[in-house]
Amino acid sequence: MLWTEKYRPKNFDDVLGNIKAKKEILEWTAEWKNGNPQKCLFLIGPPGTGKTTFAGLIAGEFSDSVELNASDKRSYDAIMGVVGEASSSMTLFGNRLKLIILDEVDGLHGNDDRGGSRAINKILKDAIQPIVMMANDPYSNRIKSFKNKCQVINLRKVHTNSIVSLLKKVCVKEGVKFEEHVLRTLAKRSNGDLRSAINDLEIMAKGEEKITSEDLDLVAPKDGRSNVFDAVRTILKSKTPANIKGAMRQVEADPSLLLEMVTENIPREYEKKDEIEKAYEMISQADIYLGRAFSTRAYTYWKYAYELMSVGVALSKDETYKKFARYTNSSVYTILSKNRSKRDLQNRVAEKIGEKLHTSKKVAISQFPYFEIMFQDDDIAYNMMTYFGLEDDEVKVFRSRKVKVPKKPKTKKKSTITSKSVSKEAKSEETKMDKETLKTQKKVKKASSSSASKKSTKSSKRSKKSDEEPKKEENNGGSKEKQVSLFSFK
Ligand SMILES: Nc1ncnc2c1ncn2[C@@H]1O[C@H](COP(=O)(O)OP(=O)(O)OP(=O)(O)O)[C@@H](O)[C@H]1O
Repeated sequence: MLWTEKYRPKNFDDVLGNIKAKKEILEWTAEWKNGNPQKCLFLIGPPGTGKTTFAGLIAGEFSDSVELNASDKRSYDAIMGVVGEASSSMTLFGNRLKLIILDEVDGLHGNDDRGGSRAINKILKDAIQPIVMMANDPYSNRIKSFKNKCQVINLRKVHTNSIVSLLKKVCVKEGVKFEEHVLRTLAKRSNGDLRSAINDLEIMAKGEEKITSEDLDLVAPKDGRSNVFDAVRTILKSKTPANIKGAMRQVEADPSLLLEMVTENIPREYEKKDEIEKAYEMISQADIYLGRAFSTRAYTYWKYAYELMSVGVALSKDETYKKFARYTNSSVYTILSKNRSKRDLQNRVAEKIGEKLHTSKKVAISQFPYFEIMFQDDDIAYNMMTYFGLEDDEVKVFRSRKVKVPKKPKTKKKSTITSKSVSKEAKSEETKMDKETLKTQKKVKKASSSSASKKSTKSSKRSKKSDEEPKKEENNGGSKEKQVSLFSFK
């Protein structure tokens, strides 16, 4: 068994740090157990701070639990299938409470999780069972719609001293000797992530009686290495070149990304105009050297670029600011990734349309302008959405508005065609036709009588005959028409 599992807290007292959060969680659990339903408990915090641990301990307080993890498929149907029913119904026997656990809800994405957010929102609305959700990123757009339906608990990184004391306890239990400063270095490097601290300790202690500072090389410096934000923060917060160079050694990001991120965040940290100006001067110099490195492949230029974008920018400020500044990702990279997700969406829609219309994706995409026009009409849009099996967000390819579900037509008396109504209608039609026939007969008679006075009786007879023939035809034609109209009406 991994040490992280072996030393996972077995009760609430064992959980380190986050004292206020622990108290709120205990109160929430007690309320449910006393028969007072509560909003969903939403635990948000960085990895390894105890979200899963808390969820497990809460589950122990209820008679049953259902869990859905990031590794499970979390489409609308999958979520509704696994937790939809469980969350909105009571057990037949004794109304026992069943805890629903939804992990990493900020990680819902892609085809496999299509409709996942919609399902969670529905569950949060209808649930009568306790729910605990977890997420790492408090700023994720994916969790925005959940937050106001939940009791949000922010878990903070665990303090270095608490981590050191836990690592000591583990060493004692595992019979491993240690030097305190080594454990402290491990704890600091973990940056509040207890899982990574315990994992590192396990790697270092494998087959050893004692862990020393030499063993520290066995474990790579933690996330600081890949976390560009940490490097950017050090550059903008510090004025000590040694610290900044240390942070730069740990970061493994592409220099262009680092340059973009420093550029983006300078005005979020620096307050004076002239220091912002100096910092951007350094950035433009760094950019020139970076460009040269790429174009000439003389990568020694990178060194200059790195120095300018880190120490150069750091020393541009007059003083260090003690404030909380929310740093942002590079907008250029964000736009690029947004475009990529837009393209992915278009391809998905084209695939669905192509499948139904038996065309390639390319042909389907070429038809998009026509679809855009057709999708302007609510009813057509709804029908097409159903026919092609498009999700709400996929419709955005053709229109920005949501497609309204058409209202059912008001239940008028069904226009069933009874034999009574048909005969009534037919009668009125017949009388109309009869009147018209009479009129034409009268006209014909008039015409024939006038012609009789002018022509001879023989010729008048002939003419009468020839006049009467079309009249008969007219009559037949009229009744035929009547039959057709009746038939089509039926
Ligand atoms: N507050 C804590 N007190 C004691 N041990 C902890 C605490 N937080 C984490 N741990 C240790 O770290 C391990 C991982 O913690 P846990 O799975 O709860 O983290 P998490 O916040 O859910 O992380 P992730 O978001 O990556 O799933 C646990 O098995 C436990 O050993």
